[in-house]
Amino acid sequence: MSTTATYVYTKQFKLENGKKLRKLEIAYQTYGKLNAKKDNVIWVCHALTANADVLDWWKGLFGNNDLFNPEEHFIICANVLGSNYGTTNPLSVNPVTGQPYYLAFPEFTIRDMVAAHRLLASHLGIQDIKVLIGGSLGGQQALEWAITDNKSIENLILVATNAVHSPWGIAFNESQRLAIGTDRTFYAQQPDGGLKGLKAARSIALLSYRTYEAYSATQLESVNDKTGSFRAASYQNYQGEKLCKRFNAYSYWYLSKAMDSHNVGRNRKSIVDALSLVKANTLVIGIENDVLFPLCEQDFLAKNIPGAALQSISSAYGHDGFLIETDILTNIIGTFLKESANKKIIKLHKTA
Ligand SMILES: CC(=O)SCCNC(=O)CCNC(=O)[C@H](O)C(C)(C)COP(=O)(O)OP(=O)(O)OC[C@H]1O[C@@H](n2cnc3c(N)ncnc32)[C@H](O)[C@@H]1OP(=O)(O)O
Ligand SMILES: N[C@@H](CCO)C(=O)O
Repeated sequence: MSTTATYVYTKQFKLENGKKLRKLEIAYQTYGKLNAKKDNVIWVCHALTANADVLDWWKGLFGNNDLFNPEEHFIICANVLGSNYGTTNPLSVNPVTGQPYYLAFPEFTIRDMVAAHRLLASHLGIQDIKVLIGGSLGGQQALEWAITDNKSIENLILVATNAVHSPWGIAFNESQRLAIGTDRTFYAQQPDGGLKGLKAARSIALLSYRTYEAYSATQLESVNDKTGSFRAASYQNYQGEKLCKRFNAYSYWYLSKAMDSHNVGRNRKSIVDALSLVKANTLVIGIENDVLFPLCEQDFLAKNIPGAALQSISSAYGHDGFLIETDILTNIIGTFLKESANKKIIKLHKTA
């Protein structure tokens, strides 16, 4: 059973920076049913350009015959604040002006995304989450959630993510925003504004999501006499255009800024102290040749989240491996959850 719905929060939604959205809509999908004990919730936080349909973009890990299946679990995934798959975003109509926000949309943070999703969880009557999982920007949300609300999450799975967005990651995002900003149509504030810039931004981003090896494996020329029209060039164009068909430059701009804002230590004692607040059984997964979220970042998470386990995987795809290497993820996460369930049984026996 799958449900697609939108939750409308009619009160003002106050952002971390003090600005307010008069109305907030959150598009979400659920799969399966909440069981009688209410202990089968799997909540997925999605990455930069995905959406609430996790059975579509994370198939192999989520699906009828996969580790996270609707037969056994109640799976929930909500579209993040600012994204254009149904949740309030820069192309939404500002109730104050009656016009789309575009660049008048307020900046927001990962914490704001989490606050929105916690409102949805409360609306759905979800008190306990068996597994909270996310990769990349999704992992940043999952981590913030587990720090902010550290009593209701049993297992936390953080994939290819970090505690604070790095100078390197911010530099990539800024380069992408520079590309968008060179497209003058971005400032015309129309639904297709900035699409040429967005195409260039996606092309830049791909260089951080993939690897030298991946390009050599998939884009190598089969002939030696070429001086132009290279496959790799065509691939960059294709990928840029592909994103433009399903996204908009304004959402991309704001979401990348939210990613830059990620810092679990902000207005808290310190990053290390914030990580020490996590109470969930935590599994951190890193990808060995991820150039955007390198292994040292997951190592740091695992060292500072109490009791966290660390696993690294190898993927020719680099960072995007978190979306592609679903067999390996199934194996690692499946084993972790079995161990976690066994520990819970032992603990219950001890306290009985
Ligand atoms: C409503 C929706 O659209 S749902 C989409 C939701 N969004 C997401 O899931 C975001 C997360 N997903 C992703 O980032 C990506 O989809 C990934 C990482 C999982 C996989 O990336 P992909 O782009 O699908 O794979 P890959 O890099 O191998 O590229 C394959 C595509 O490039 C094309 N391609 C490959 N080489 C070339 C080339 N030299 N020139 C032109 N095109 C090329 C292929 O034909 C293929 O096209 P297709 O996507 O139309 O089938
Ligand atoms: N490929 C991912 C971004 C990397 O986290 C996406 O488009 O959402």
